Amino acid sequence: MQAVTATRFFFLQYPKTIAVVTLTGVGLFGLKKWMAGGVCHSKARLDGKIVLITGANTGIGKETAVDLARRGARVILACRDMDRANNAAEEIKKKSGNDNVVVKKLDLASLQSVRLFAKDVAANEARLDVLINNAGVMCCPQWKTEDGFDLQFGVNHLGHFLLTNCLLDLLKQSAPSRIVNVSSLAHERGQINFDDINQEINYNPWRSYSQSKLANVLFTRELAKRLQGTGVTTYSLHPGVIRTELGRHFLPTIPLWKRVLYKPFSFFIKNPTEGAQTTIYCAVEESLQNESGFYYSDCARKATAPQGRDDEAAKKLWDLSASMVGLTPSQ
Ligand SMILES: NC(=O)c1ccc[n+]([C@@H]2O[C@H](COP(=O)([O-])OP(=O)(O)OC[C@H]3O[C@@H](n4cnc5c(N)ncnc54)[C@H](O)[C@@H]3O)[C@@H](O)[C@H]2O)c1
Repeated sequence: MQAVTATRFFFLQYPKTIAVVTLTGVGLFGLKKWMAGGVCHSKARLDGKIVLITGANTGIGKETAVDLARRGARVILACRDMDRANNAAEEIKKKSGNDNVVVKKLDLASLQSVRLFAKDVAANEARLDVLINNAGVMCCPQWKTEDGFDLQFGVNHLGHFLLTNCLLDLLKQSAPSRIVNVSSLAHERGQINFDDINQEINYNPWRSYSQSKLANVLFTRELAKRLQGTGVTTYSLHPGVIRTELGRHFLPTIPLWKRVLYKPFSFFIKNPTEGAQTTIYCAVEESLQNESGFYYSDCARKATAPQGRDDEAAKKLWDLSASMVGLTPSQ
């Protein structure tokens, strides 16, 4: 009784304060919801289908795996760190109620590892319905892959380029099937530096990341052309800005005062479940079945930056990538 009286007194005494606090709260949550972007509403089931996700032990990849496992798919987690991947597989099984989740070793920074992995999948899996090229590294120091390529270009683009090419026969046999390449809005700042593809001169971690993400967009476009009539369709996407481990190389370089200053804004950053929505949309949405080669964000088709629509660059990148990974350019 006393509490009711006190509340009534408070409301009568400070009506403006209460109105301002309520409106601010509603506004902030509305803004957060809007920033969270689209949601994949498709109810498509994937029983009997096989999905392969690279870098699925953390972040967007793990949340994508949970969703696709819930839809009934056999989910292959293609990961570098087997301990973390096995733990992730247990978590995905528990959350999805689907035990058909398996882990296979893949290091995209090694062409040999990619070839061995693809050989294993092609030999032991009956089909492949969705390939999700999700793994990525952002803004690392000037590191190289096992084969001497710029690490960001090597992992984010070349490793996935080789993996996809090695799995194309299986994807074609399983058609209609899909290839989903997780790119980024960062592609808008990207240029393919054909004269210095490995960023040997004046290395800049952001330039290298943006180049690799533009490569994802151009690869998707060129692949769609080459796969016309096969029933295999391709998609690239920006997942949003999401709280994951992707910033592990970049965040420590930001001064502490800036990190403290930006902290309140992290409220508006997507969580990994929200960040996985556009990937899931590209993987399962029925209405996309006849679209191929396009770019998506917030569960809707979006225009890429002009350099993402450069067909000549896409073809040139394909030929260069093929020669770097040891495929013939026409392959
Ligand atoms: N987080 C964001 O805000 C954001 C924004 C735009 C695009 N993306 C893209 O989303 C994708 C997923 O990133 P995330 O945010 O979930 O980050 P994350 O760091 O949580 O996940 C990346 C995954 O890639 C794996 N990986 C890295 N190098 C690998 C290698 N050599 N071989 C095999 N796997 C390797 C990691 O182990 C990890 O599982 C990336 O392609 C990233 O570029 C993320």
